[in-house]
Amino acid sequence: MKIIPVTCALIIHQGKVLAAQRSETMDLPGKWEFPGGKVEAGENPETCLIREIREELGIEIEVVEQLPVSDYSYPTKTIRLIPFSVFWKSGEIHLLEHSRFAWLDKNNLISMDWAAADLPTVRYLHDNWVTLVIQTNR
Ligand SMILES: Nc1nc2c([nH]c(=O)n2[C@H]2C[C@H](O)[C@@H](COP(=O)(O)OP(=O)(O)OP(=O)(O)O)O2)c(=O)[nH]1
Repeated sequence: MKIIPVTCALIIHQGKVLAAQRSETMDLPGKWEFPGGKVEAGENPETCLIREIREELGIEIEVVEQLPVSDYSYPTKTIRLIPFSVFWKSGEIHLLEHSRFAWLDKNNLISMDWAAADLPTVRYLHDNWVTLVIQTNR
């Protein structure tokens, strides 16, 4: 099966990370995820992420670092999740596609109903919390 590359942003701000809930009109309705989206043909993953975050949240970000990639097979598709830690540069958050968002600290990270593909990234974030918070603090 074809693997679909999907970028996602760990937007870390004031010691918390932004999670967004997929709306009823999206795939995986109601699941929580890190905002982002599919990499278009010929597109660089970082360019994709900056574009997706503008389209979904209306803010400008700066990519800090790529984090470990993981593959996950849903019944009908396999995605390759490419996470990045990012810094929120400017703009106010407006939800243009998702139904809700939440700022999570290390303790409430694990309790969310995450999209299954995100669990390795959630674990990585949990285990490297202090480093990632310091790295994105400007
Ligand atoms: N953006 C994002 N998608 C995720 C995550 N975890 C996860 O399983 N996915 C899945 C949901 C979707 O099936 C796919 C990404 O598609 P999407 O619908 O968000 O991206 P898109 O806007 O580029 O897609 P499209 O509507 O244009 O087809 O990856 C995640 O953390 N972030």
